[in-house]
Parts: sequence; structure tokens; C-alpha cells
Amino acid sequence: MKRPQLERPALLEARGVTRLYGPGKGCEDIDFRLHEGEVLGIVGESGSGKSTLLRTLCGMETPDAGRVVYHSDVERCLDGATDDGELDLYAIGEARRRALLRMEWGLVHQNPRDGLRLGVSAGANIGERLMALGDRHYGQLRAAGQDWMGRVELDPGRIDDAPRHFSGGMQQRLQIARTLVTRPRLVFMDEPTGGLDVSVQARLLDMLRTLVRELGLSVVLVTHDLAVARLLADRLMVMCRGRVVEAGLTDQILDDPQHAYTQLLVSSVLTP
Ligand SMILES: Nc1ncnc2c1ncn2[C@@H]1O[C@H](COP(=O)(O)OP(=O)(O)OP(=O)(O)O)[C@@H](O)[C@H]1O
Repeated sequence: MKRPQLERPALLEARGVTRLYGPGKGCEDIDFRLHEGEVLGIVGESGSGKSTLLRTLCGMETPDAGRVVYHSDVERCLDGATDDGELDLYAIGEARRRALLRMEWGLVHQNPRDGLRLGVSAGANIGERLMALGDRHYGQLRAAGQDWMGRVELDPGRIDDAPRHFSGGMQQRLQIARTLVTRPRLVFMDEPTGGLDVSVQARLLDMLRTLVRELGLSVVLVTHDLAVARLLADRLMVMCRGRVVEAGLTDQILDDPQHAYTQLLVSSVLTP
């Protein structure tokens, strides 16, 4: 029997998620709900557990305790989901988790080399994700490749070039195109502008913000950069030694931080 919908269902939920490598190393007892169309930023200094949490949320690292629950699209609903599409990420098998990543999710790595095949053409990098969903029409795949190169401000005339000949910023744009071409319902981003020159970062960030708004993306974003969080995230979770010390609306947290650690984090950014 379906439950009455008293509130908008969450797209992704963490319930007591814990993955620890040692005391304070990893993430501990994390709870949150991400709704459709929301960008949740996970911030904190290096080593606070952001990437561990992200890996646990996207099926790459089994938690020691707790559950990650995803509300699957009932249209494309995968085996293992309940009637209303609820999937317990680590109760389904590895094959189904992979299918989820292919069909409903997208992942943007900090290093584009982790998300691209550098030796095959830019067009093939984009088309490949569509082919994995069953698209076989060469003309359509190529048209989608050109369209997406344009959307991420890459020259579509370079569709046959291999990304190994692209700059770091261009590779990151291509990785974003490859991820978004399948219109994922949920996107995980790990420091998407990290490791790039400041001016390249600014342009990329601007483009990402436009895409997030235009496509109404639901995103879990890990960043240590509060300026990135300010521009992209609707809500923030602040992590310190594996735990969430403060959570709330982005502007509230950055303009009026309550926890001493958040105050330090914010002031260290604001103080030149
Ligand atoms: N596979 C692992 N084995 C052992 N310890 C690990 C492993 N992965 C992470 N850690 C440790 O867990 C802690 C949290 O690391 P994590 O990478 O999640 O932090 P982070 O906030 O993402 O930091 P950064 O921004 O530097 O990537 C660190 O102390 C790290 O050394």
C-alpha cells in the first residue's frame, strides 16, 4: 500500500551512515534528505571526511553502518525497489548499483582523467553514455555530442579530437558533458573546479551554475571551497572530523555561522 504523500519524497536519504578508517577518519552517523532539484554542498577542511561520505553515497564504498536510500524513477524502476521506488543502495547487488550509475546517476570526478577515456574522441566520450542506455543511431549520437560540446562551451568542431589533447579545463567541461548527456536524475560532484587555474575555475563555475539552473539538477557537491559552495549550493552540511557539525541554508550558514568550527572556516576564507 502506498503511503500518503504528506511531504515531497526525498530523492536521496542518508540514515546514520558511517564509514570509519579510524577515530574521526571517515564519516560518522550522517543523516540528510536531498530533494529533487536541490544542490546539497558538503564542505569542510581537508581530511574532514567529505570524499568518504560521497563515495559511500554513490555506491563506491560500503558503509560500516547506516543506510543510503534512493527513490528510483518509477518509470525506469530497477529490480529491488519497493512499490514506491525506494532502493536501499547496499541491499541491492553490485550489478544493480552499476545500473543505477549508468541509468539514473552521474558522477563528476575532481580529476577529469578519472571520468574520461582520453584516447577516444570527444564525441565518443559523450556518445558512450547514451549507447550504454541503448541508443545506437550514429547520426543522433553525433548530433548529441555536438550539441553538448556547445552547451559546455567547447568547440563542436573538435568532436573528433581525443581529450588527451585538451587543456585541463576543457577536459573538465567534456567530463561534465559526458555526465549530463543522459539527463541523470542525481549528480555527484567531487571538487569539480579543483586543480584548475583560478580564471579557468571561474568560467567553469559560471557554466556549471547555468547548467544546474537550466536542467534543475539534483546534486551532491563536495567542495572545500566556500565560494564554490556559495555559488552552487542551496543547502550546506559542514563536516569536521567525520561528523556534521552544522547544516542549513547556504546563505544562513555562510553569513551567520553558529558552530565555532564553521565560524573559523568562514573567517579563514574571508580574512585575506
Ligand atoms: N581508503 C582509506 N584508507 C584509510 N584512510 C582513509 C582512506 N580514505 C580516506 N582516509 C582517511 O579518512 C579521512 C577523511 O578523508 P577524506 O578523503 O574523506 O576527507 P576529505 O574531507 O574529502 O579531504 P580532502 O578534501 O583532502 O579530499 C582522512 O584522515 C583520510 O586520511
